[in-house]
Amino acid sequence: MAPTPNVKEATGNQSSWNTLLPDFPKGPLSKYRKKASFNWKEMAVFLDGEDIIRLKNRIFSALESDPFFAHHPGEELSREKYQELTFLRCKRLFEYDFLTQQEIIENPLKILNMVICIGMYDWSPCLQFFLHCGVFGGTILSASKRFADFAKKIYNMEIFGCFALTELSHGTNTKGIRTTATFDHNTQEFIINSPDFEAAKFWVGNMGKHATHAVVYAQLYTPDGQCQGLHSFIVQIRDTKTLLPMPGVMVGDIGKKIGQNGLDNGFAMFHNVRIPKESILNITGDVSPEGKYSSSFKDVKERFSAALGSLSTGRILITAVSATNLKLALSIAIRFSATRHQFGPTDEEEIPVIEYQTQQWRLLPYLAAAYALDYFSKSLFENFVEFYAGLLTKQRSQRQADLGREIHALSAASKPLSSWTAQQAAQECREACGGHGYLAMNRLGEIRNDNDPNCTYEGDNNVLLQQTSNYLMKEFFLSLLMSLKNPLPLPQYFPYRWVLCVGVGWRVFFFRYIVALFRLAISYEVAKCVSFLFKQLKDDAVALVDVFAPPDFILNSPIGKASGELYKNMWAEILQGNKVLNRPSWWAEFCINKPHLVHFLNPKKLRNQLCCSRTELKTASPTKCSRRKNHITSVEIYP
Ligand SMILES: CCCCCCC/C=C/C(=O)SCCNC(=O)CCNC(=O)[C@H](O)C(C)(C)COP(=O)(O)OP(=O)(O)OC[C@H]1O[C@@H](n2cnc3c(N)ncnc32)[C@H](O)[C@@H]1OP(=O)(O)O
Ligand SMILES: Cc1cc2nc3c(=O)[nH]c(=O)nc-3n(C[C@H](O)[C@H](O)[C@H](O)COP(=O)(O)OP(=O)(O)OC[C@H]3O[C@@H](n4cnc5c(N)ncnc54)[C@H](O)[C@@H]3O)c2cc1C
Repeated sequence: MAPTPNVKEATGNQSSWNTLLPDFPKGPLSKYRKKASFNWKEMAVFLDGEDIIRLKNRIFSALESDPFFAHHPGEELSREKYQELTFLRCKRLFEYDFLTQQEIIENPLKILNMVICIGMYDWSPCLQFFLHCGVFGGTILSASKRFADFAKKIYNMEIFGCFALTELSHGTNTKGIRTTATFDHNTQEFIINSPDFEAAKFWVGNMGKHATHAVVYAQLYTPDGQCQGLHSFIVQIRDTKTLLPMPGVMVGDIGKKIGQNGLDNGFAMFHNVRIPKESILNITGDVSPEGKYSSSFKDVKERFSAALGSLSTGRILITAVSATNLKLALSIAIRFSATRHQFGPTDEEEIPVIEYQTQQWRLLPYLAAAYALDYFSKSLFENFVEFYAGLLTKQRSQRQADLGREIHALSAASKPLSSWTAQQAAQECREACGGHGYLAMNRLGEIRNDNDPNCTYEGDNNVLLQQTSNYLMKEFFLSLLMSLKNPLPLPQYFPYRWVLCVGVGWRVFFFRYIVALFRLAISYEVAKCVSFLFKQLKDDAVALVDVFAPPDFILNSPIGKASGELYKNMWAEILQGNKVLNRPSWWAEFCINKPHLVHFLNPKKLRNQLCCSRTELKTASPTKCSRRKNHITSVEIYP
């Protein structure tokens, strides 16, 4: 867990804060900013430190001053155009080169903050960049020194990568992956093959249009016909000079998604594609020139676990990515709620909707969750950095193994918690902004749609949670065995529900669950305390959001702007819309070419018919009545 910094040391002085974090414009939000019980700048510096804030400022101002990142209000980009613009923006990110290797080594949290800053602008270029450098590049470079020469090609975009594990018919169940890699010892090559279209690699980010290389997961077969399990290989899928598919590769784009449409998710089928023997990412095992398989992992399960180890990286990042979406949605909804006046003690005096308890109950718990998840995701990332350093230095200690399993268990729970919380919060924030929350320009729909796949990719949330409960069960029984051997108090820290699933044999725990239910009975008192708490917190809400809200350009939501000029900001954006005041181009279809009416609905006649039919219906037989009713529908009401 990240050490808690000393406040004074961590926050410097007032003048340094003001240079780093300029004041917000005066306006309707000033009232709440004055009520805050703390200094938002001091909090921001305490949480992030001056170094990270400088990095954030550098990234935000670079994007804001770059025409490639200009917003086009009211313009509807086609998916093809959005994909092109996303790629050009991704290329610019390489040219900016925001972080040096030295900076990353000194403070690895800078990588996480860079991903977050770019993602706050738009997740499509951010994910495209990270999938190539982080997921594709990270998997290859952590495999073995054999691929060191790939580093230059990855970071200067000589090649562009993707990570292809999922297939059309299998995603969560990685053991069900059916792409094969058969070793041909005569030619010292692996033959990559998709047995049928259901085994096509699918959903792969960057594969749809741009990727030239893929990390492909396949079942490895040695010449003796033995399947050695899931292994990963580097496969070139497109020509780096023409972007045309390589021989034996069929590759394409899977089509429009609910969100993240700047990203090109693709599919690929391999028809006996031959790759050099050295293309295997020999993380878990390798094949000798004679075709003999060897692995440093004796246990098949351990080998499988190591093969999937890189997935924890994505899950830890998605924990932070989802927390970022939570912060974006709250920045908009809290600022809106502090400036939107509806009803009040008198007709003349309306009050901000944040003053209503219901609005507080809907938003403030998520504001608390945003701080909790932000802190947790950063401390989990720091634990992961320690584990990853061990991976790079080929650590084989028990601590390294335990750390890997624990990070898997933690990330398999933190990704579901964070992504589901953000998804629910995005919807709540959309509704908390009323109709204006449903206007696309205010971005809550985009935030909700772009956060949505965080609940699915890198492992479906529901299934991943089973991984965590498996881990807890194993640890529980291990610690139980320990406690039976040397009588220590039973672990008190397991959530009841997980222990319950062990079965009725553990009646003592079941009883304690009943006690927990009695606790519900006292929750009413707690609810009253919470309402009192919210009454305090609502005056800090705007300042708490000021701590993590990005600049207006990045937030890109008129109702979420720092000025709080809700209506002016919206009106200005609406009037910038494309042809917003023009009559429709098809006006003649309305004014001149009237529809040629075959039937005319005469409301008076209809009323008479219906009234009379209603009387008849009361007396008529069922068959006559239905015929009568149908008759009316088809003939009576038209002349
Ligand atoms: C900036 C953000 C970037 C986001 C990028 C988004 C782009 C998206 C990319 C993708 O989606 S890539 C594809 C992702 N796909 C998955 O994540 C697949 C999910 N499925 C799995 O991970 C596994 O199939 C499973 C469900 C975890 C395993 O299921 P199964 O029941 O078959 O095996 P088990 O017996 O449970 O596990 C065996 C053994 O292995 C251990 N283990 C499993 N996964 C990991 C891991 N990632 N790290 C470490 N260890 C792992 C597991 O704990 C078992 O070990 P023991 O408990 O028996 O010791
Ligand atoms: C936007 C996006 C980008 C992606 N990018 C990539 C990428 O770059 N590379 C890549 O390889 N993949 C990628 N994926 C694929 C992603 O990894 C898979 O979608 C994910 O692993 C879930 O697998 P699935 O879609 O096959 O769902 P399934 O596993 O088929 O799950 C479907 C449903 O069945 C349920 N279910 C499945 N198994 C169980 C079980 N044992 N117990 C209870 N319920 C179960 C799940 O909870 C879920 O509700 C991406 C997906 C998306 C949406």
